[in-house]
Amino acid sequence: MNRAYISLGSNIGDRLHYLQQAVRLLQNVKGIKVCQVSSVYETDPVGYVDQDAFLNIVVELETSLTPHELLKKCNEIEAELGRTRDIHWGPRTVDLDILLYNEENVKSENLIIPHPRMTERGFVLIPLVEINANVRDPRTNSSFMEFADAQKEGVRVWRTFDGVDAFVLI
Ligand SMILES: Nc1ncnc2c1ncn2[C@@H]1O[C@H](COP(=O)(O)OP(=O)(O)OP(=O)(O)O)[C@@H](O)[C@H]1O
Ligand SMILES: Nc1nc2c(c(=O)[nH]1)N=C(CO)CN2
Repeated sequence: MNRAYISLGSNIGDRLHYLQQAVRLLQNVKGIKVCQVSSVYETDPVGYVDQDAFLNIVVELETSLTPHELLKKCNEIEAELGRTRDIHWGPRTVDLDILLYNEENVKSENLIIPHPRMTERGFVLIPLVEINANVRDPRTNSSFMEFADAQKEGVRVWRTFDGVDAFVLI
């Protein structure tokens, strides 16, 4: 089994509902078990700033899928939940980014793991270290906790995540 971390974000419509639906769809994929879900954070938009605040979470998965199979499932879930690609870093119903896959470095045309921008993003780091305070960057072996402390601005706990009733936490 492989361990992966995925970041989810939404800033259009019923943001919490989109995150809950996305977690439910992940959980329904054969070969994926959702082990942990972070609290829900409300976060100021990063990159393209003229847009509404996001809700962000990070989930921990156990999976038998390869990194590329996992990316395909993430893209399918985004499409199913109405994601369109209009503005770079712009508004979206739901976005799923693969942050980490075991301690592997993946570099292909359409997939880079660890996610190249994750150490600059409070909306990724704060929920990630909430669910695993020991997780390390395989590129440098430094703890993500070190980066998270510097990236707290604009990231607020919004509520706990209790939207998925049907899965078993391990
Ligand atoms: N680790 C990764 N997780 C998800 N997608 C990735 C990853 N690495 C590369 N990609 C590629 O990036 C594309 C996603 O681009 P997208 O438009 O969602 O970027 P974005 O979410 O707006 O920006 P960012 O990549 O900065 O989060 C995917 O189709 C995928 O091929
Ligand atoms: N706060 C916040 N800002 C973003 C987000 C996001 O999920 N949350 N996603 C982006 C593209 O991946 C760009 N900017």
